[in-house]
Amino acid sequence: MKKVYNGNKEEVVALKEINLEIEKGEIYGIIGYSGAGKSTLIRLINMLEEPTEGEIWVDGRQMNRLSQKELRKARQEVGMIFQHFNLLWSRTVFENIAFPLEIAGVPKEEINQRVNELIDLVGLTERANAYPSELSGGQKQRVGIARALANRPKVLLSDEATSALDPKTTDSILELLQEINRKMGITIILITHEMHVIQKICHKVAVIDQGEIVEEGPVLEVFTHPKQQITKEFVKQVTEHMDTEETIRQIPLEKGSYILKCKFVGENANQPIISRWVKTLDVEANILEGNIQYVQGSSYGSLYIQVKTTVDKLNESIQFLSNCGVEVEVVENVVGTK
Ligand SMILES: Nc1ncnc2c1ncn2[C@@H]1O[C@H](COP(=O)(O)OP(=O)(O)OP(=O)(O)O)[C@@H](O)[C@H]1O
Repeated sequence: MKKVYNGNKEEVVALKEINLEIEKGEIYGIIGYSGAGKSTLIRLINMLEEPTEGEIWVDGRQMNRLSQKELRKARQEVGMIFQHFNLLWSRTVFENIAFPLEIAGVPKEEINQRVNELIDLVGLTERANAYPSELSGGQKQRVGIARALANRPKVLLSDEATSALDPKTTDSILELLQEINRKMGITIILITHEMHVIQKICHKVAVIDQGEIVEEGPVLEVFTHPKQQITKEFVKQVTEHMDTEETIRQIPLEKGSYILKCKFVGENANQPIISRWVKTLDVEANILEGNIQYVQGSSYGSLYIQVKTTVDKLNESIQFLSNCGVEVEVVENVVGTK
């Protein structure tokens, strides 16, 4: 599909040729920088924006072919949460969550029961009668989530829902979304500019740049083998401090010393490969920096190791480590050898 806005002076092509398929039950993340087209894309899914060309299908229904009445019904199956929560300030927590049910004409008794269930689900049992102004950011987003789930949607859209929250609160909201996905099987589509969000809960990720999806795949695959430059930049947000490699390149090395960058994925991140290598080839290794990350139940990490050895043994080492499934790279040293 395609989306062109008719701005004041000229047309803005917000989305060029987007072709995206999201499986039922997935948590699907779309990441991109500001202006890439993320909000436009997510707003097209529930028809808050209309596509200029193409089709949008949700649960077997072509959304951009529905009458107004059909669309109102279809929208109940697509809940949405927002960066700034969009709560009604004059209504309590309970009344905010009840609002979409009132609009849908649900009987009062049923509303009471459903709202209380949702309040418990999002952990706000004690705050049912509070007003939004009396809540923290995280609590406000919990209200937003409960309200989005009121009509038992099949899909939940999240528009930068954690971007206004501090890191700890972000994590608790992400954990809640994950729990909702697991318990209720709801498909979650989220947009973000933070790789941490993708890493923590998404099964799949698409990278959007200037109105195009430039890379897509299972999160572990994209994290361990990013192809596009922009994807590499996003992955770096979480895998290493931007300046780690730069700093390591500056370390003055003695003659016969090398720095190896070793990348581990999955099983081999949990194996004592380095100690086996050191024992087997009798090399002296000095670990400079290392990190390990967990993505979708799998681990991966990188280690920077300094070794002092001969060229032959260096090659044997690279062979040994590669045979163990470790990707090895000799880090170029900018300072040179002493
Ligand atoms: N209503 C509109 N009218 C005209 N142009 C628009 C409109 N909404 C968005 N755009 C333009 O479309 C492009 C994509 O915007 P969009 O808001 O989808 O990006 P985004 O990735 O969500 O960015 P951000 O994170 O900053 O919100 C931008 O160039 C933006 O200026």
